[in-house]
Amino acid sequence: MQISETRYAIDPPTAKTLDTDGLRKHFHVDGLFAAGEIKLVYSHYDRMIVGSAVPSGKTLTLDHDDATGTAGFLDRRELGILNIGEDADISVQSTIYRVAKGEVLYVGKGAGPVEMSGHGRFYLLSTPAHHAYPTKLITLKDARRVEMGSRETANERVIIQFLHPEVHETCQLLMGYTQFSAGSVWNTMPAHVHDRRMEAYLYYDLDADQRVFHFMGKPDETRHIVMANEEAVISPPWSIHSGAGTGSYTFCWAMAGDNVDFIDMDMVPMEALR
Ligand SMILES: O=C(O)C(=O)C[C@H](O)C(=O)CO
Ligand SMILES: [Zn+2]
Repeated sequence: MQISETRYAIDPPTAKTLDTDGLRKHFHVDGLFAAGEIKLVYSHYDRMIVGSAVPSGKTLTLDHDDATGTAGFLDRRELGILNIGEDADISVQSTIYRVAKGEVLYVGKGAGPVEMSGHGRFYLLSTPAHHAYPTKLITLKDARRVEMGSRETANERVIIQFLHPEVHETCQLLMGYTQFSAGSVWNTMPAHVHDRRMEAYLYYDLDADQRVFHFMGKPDETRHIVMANEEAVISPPWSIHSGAGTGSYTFCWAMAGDNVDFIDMDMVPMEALR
């Protein structure tokens, strides 16, 4: 079964008026990774689709969704798939890719149906595309690693970039994940915004009884959303996107918009945060 849901773009003055339920309704994505299902959430921020597929030993095919208005899902889109479960197979254009936990399969525009099988837990990210870049399995060895932060500020981490111009060219999808050194719990602090690109986070590998406090909003009007394991959050282009965990976790970040320049960000000075 494939379930689609649409999230409209909310402007900063409206976001400021939202209570906990309102913030969660617009930005928080739960219910992903249901066994035997493909789930898709269509965001109007840069038309990014955030979703999941859990074949549970069977095969799930991503081929069409009414939300895109095209016959085939990938007719005018590209797709990044991160496996956060067991090693599993994905078949595209008669090629079977064995995707291990922590690897990313990029599927280019026009590649046709995507068949996912086995016991993988696939996190799906898709954005509109103008060019057919090749489908490619990107392993940890191929990915680019950027070390950030320090133990003293509880944010020592490595940003592992999979869909990045220096690793594999895409139309607009930038994607990877961030892992922490033991004891470090803060991501993306000091905070930043990038009005040219929206971003989505998936928090995972978080114990069931732990939470990440995810911060969003304009820097001078911040709000928080409490995140459990395998939940995603949509970050509008005008919003900070930072979090602190009560336990250890990993998070997948993905961006889309006007450029694919990872380091193009406007840093927010601590004194500007409210
Ligand atoms: O740990 C971090 O810091 C990040 O991973 C930051 C995100 O990748 C990001 O916000 C990129 O714009
Ligand atoms: Zn960012």
